[in-house]
Amino acid sequence: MGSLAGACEIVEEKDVVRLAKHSSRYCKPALGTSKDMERPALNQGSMEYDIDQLFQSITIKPSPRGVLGSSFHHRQMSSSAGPSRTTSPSNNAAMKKPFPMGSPRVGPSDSISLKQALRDLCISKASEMAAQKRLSKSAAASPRVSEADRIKSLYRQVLNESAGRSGLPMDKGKRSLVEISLTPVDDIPSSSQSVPQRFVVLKAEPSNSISEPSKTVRCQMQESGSSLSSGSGDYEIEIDENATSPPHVVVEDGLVEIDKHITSLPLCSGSKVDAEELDKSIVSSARVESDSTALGDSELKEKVDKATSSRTENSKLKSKVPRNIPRPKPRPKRKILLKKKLRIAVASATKMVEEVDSSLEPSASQILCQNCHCALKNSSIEDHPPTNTEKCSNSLEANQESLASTHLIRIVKCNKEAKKNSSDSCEVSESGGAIIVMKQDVSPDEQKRENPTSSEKIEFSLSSKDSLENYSSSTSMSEESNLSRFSCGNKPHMSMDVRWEAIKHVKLQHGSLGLRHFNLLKKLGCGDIGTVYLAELVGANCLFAIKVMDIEFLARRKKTPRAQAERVILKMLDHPFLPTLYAQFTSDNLSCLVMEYCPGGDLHVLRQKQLSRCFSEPAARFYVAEVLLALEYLHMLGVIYRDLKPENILVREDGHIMLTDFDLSLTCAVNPTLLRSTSPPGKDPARMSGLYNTSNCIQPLCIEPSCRVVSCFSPRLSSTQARNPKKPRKPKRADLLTQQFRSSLPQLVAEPTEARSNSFVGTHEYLAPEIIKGEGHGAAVDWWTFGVLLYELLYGKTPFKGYDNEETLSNVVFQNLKFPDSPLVSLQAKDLIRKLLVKDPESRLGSEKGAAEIKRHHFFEGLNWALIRCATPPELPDVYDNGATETSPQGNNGYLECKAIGDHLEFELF
Ligand SMILES: Nc1ncnc2c1ncn2[C@@H]1O[C@H](COP(=O)(O)OP(=O)(O)OP(=O)(O)O)[C@@H](O)[C@H]1O
Repeated sequence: MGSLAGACEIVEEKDVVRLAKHSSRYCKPALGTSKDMERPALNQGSMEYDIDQLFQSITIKPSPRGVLGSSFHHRQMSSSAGPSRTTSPSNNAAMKKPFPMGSPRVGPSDSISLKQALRDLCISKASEMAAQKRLSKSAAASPRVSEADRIKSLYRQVLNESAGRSGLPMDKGKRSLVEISLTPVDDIPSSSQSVPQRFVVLKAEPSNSISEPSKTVRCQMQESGSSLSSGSGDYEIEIDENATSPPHVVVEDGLVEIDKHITSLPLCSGSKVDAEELDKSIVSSARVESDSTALGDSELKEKVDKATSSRTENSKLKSKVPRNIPRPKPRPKRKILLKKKLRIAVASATKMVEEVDSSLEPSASQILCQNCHCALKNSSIEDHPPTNTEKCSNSLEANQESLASTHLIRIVKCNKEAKKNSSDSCEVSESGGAIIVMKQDVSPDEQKRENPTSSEKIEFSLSSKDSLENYSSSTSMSEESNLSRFSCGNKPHMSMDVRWEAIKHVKLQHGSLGLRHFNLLKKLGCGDIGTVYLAELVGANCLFAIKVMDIEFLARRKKTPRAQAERVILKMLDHPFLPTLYAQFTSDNLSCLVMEYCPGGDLHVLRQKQLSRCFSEPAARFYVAEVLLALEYLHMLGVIYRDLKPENILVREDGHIMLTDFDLSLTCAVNPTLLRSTSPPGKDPARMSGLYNTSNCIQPLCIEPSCRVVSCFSPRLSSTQARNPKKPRKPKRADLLTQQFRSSLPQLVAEPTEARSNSFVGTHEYLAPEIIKGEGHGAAVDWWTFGVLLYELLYGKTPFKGYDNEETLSNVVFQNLKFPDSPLVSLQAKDLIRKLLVKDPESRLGSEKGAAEIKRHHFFEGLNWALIRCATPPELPDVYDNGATETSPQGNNGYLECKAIGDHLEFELF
């Protein structure tokens, strides 16, 4: 019924049951077919008489909806009211329909049928009225208003009367099923399929029949905007209503939770107000429903009526108190996530308005696609449509933009179908100099599949943003503050990892986690401050790398601060190319860090395995690109790594890298700054000084308004170029324009470009000249080591290596950079190395604008940074062998011998 246009129903299931029970008090005996029998005399003044009169007076009115609507309602009414109300042959079929209450034939004098008919009629009329209102766009002008009011009041009378007669109070507990639909539910604006229909759904349902019914309120509303398609002035809050989704507004024991999935954000100047109003409106809707739990039926109806009338004329209201079926409560976790959505989205909306209003300069901005991690990136808000290119974006790019919260924060939800159908997946429109990101339509089935993931992804992006904001604004990093901010569980990108669950399970089971819960399978290596073991969590098929440090030993050797620094940094990290710290505990004077295990060895070992002991250029490019992203992330967190070398780059099971070993890292302040471009368009020094001046960091399709799956590595060199690498490619006009446009944008720098340290740390061959000279160093040392790394991966040796360490240091400071003749390395690679291995840190690539400068270098042309973690790595590590069968130093059981004396554990550490 509800699915048909104009069809509405009012059903009070409890009332129905109650009336059925007490039907003997109202029902006449079985009815004949004569007119008299059909219309028995009623006592004037009785309720039945009143109703009957009303009934008649209403039904003779022609329906304003025309023949179809009229006949439909007549049919509906007739089928409810019984054969006597129907004389037209066309209604015969309806007459034969069984009455839903189980009574095959119920005459018009029967109070039940009268009520039923009246209900149908009321709803029909009310529905018509609402439809009429919607059509005329003028509630006040509708001639049906008074009629509807009359119907409503009569209906209330009927309810009160029947309640009074039945002797049953109409308390809220009893009223369990009311469904009022004042508008058709399938009234979708024709203007745009993707724009959800505007209506408000209020649902009140008892959580169970015994306890105080909790109310579930769903709202879906959209403030009417005159220009939906343009997006200007529109504000849309959409709440999904598919059955599998949890309620969006939940009023439970006084707690009101609202899920408002804002799919498009207001960008005009009035939008802030709109956002707030809408927010209030939804909250008040929830309150209406919440309050109504304490009200009687009539009051509830009045509230609902009020809510209806207070909506915009395009709003629709549907109040349902479904049959007394307890519904499963929504999962609390999801509620929380959904609430997050609201908070952020509204905040974003507000922020955007404020910022766009005061928009000084357009800036590069980024949108994170929550489902497929597409990073939507636009560079010019005003002149260029927003674009998306970067799928599965690493959080860096997004975070970089998030840090620049003086600009835009945009969150868009795309589904994974973006891969297939990019144009439909994300709708991005533009208005008021900023970007509106609208959601795509996701079918309920897809939502079923996508929701958990998207929830997770939303949580990921938000958490990531929070973390970065915290760190970007803080300039000192005490361990306590870091510990409180970053718990091991707060690693959204790894939150689906089963290892978390396994660790959590052990902690729950045993109260704490210790070395006794692990089988140590193999010693992976020994460092300056500890030994790393491959370990298996007992009872779980999970492998970890556990770094075990002897606390006394560290104290004796004055290495405790290094261990602490590493622990603090590890706790902060949540990045695909950096280790995840699952747990940390102290077990019998041993400090243990439980980390992600990388079975692929390190890049040093991997390089040795290569023919000619060096990597091919594409392979080297892949590895250094991932390293660059990891370094960029670390810098944003205020961590200068300082110990980059192939030995510290581990290879994961999937062939991607993991930068490890942070005991030499320096934590420092980060003051994000927005650098305005000083160079004229097209004269960006980061690129113009190179051989080629085309943009290579972000492809032009970044500014295309759709989610698109692109290869992480588009061919950097054409076949002719590959044959003749010395011949530079002629830049295309589009490339030049993009590059000019980019260079005119202000640039956010969120890296510690000003930090200085005088420590002498690192590995000789990788030490930067400023460290050797003791002049004080900052983040630029990481770009020096990055250059040395690239050199070593390509040439199989480091550039300044001498016969001994002393000569090496001397070479670093004084020797000019030279490239061997073989292997053949591209000019782009050499150019990048040359710019990185500039002795003066101030002039070094990356020293001014951080990783972004390096990412733009032509060496990385065609590389989609956000997709790199989805790219196929140059090679996968050998089939996993956990080494448990190795002999030394394991015992017979394949595990390392750990002597357990009570709680005391003894095993070989160094
Ligand atoms: N998560 C891991 N997965 C696999 N192997 C690891 C992991 N972490 C460390 N290793 C290996 O363990 C060895 C010791 O690592 P660790 O980080 O303690 O010391 P290091 O890097 O050799 O030196 P130092 O700490 O003195 O700088 C390294 O050779 C490394 O390859």
